[in-house]
Amino acid sequence: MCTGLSYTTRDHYFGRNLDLEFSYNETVTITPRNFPFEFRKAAALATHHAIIGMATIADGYPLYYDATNEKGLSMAGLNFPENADYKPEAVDKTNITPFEFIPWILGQFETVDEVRAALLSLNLVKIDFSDTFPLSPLHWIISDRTTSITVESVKDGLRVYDNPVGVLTNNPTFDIQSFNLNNYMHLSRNPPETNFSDELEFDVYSRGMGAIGLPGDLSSASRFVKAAFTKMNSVSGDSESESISQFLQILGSVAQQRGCVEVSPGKYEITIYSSCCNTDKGVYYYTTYENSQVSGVDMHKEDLDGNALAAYPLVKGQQVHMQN
Ligand SMILES: C[C@H](CCC(=O)NCCS(=O)(=O)O)[C@H]1CC[C@H]2[C@@H]3CC[C@@H]4C[C@H](O)CC[C@]4(C)[C@H]3C[C@H](O)[C@]12C
Repeated sequence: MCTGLSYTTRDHYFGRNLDLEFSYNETVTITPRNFPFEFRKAAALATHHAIIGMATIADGYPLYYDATNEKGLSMAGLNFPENADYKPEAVDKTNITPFEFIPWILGQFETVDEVRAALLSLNLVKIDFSDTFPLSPLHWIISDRTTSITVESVKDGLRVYDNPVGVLTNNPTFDIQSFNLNNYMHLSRNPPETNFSDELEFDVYSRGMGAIGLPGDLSSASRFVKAAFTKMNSVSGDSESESISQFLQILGSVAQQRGCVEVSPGKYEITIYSSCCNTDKGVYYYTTYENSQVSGVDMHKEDLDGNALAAYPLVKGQQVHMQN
């Protein structure tokens, strides 16, 4: 399971938790403007916006999980099993495979409004990257600094939802995830006031009681509510340090600790990495399960007019700052 997040202070920040029981050797990958992007069923992009994000590089191709382009548009793919339904090629549409979706969108567009227009004629075509990397069932959050949408290719077709929360987790479909928030409208950051009964006496015996009932389990429906509540009530300063700290704290509220979710005997899902990209500055920050120190890669320190990918292996293992 995973959680994606968009958050704006002075700058805009976008990132996600990747929750899984293994890793695909992902690296922080920068695609410069002249890396030739070829598509299985659509015209190639010889030049395009530069992109930074987390990717597995396979046969020289960046398979992005989440990324941001130099214009500040961002996108992340999250697991969507049973619901994702990719289509045969459609002659009257632009046919993009799910693994090409992030490069195709981030390569060309600057705003969510431009993306919405492009999605009208888009078909997510069912073509595997390779035998080693068959298609995964995904849905996507796409954000600029003011707006987020969720894109789901389901049996009925391509669905595009407004996402005013700026959060995405996994199943069920986004309409149901959003509707489910109604069940939590009584939650508050403030102490509760009771409507329970005039005949009983109630005591606000602890701070935080206004949000009793906020789910704390790791299911995707519960993480959606938890992350939404945490984000919508979030208060932070707007410096870079305060912003990325707060962003990672929000993701931390739905992080997975090894042992709490067994996916097969002896295999446990963990938050492999948490990312936070400053989309205005093109700096991709991340922590890993065992490295709580924030590492960063700045796309503007690379030759963005080049044609070769740059890949930074994740710094894993705790970096302890000894003080004596
Ligand atoms: C598994 C991950 C979601 C994490 C998650 O939700 N785990 C719960 C599993 S469970 O539902 O609880 O069992 C997702 C998120 C992004 C994905 C990559 C996207 C690029 C590329 C697309 C290609 O088409 C296939 C290979 C590819 C490298 C993808 C592999 C994998 O699919 C990634 C890592």
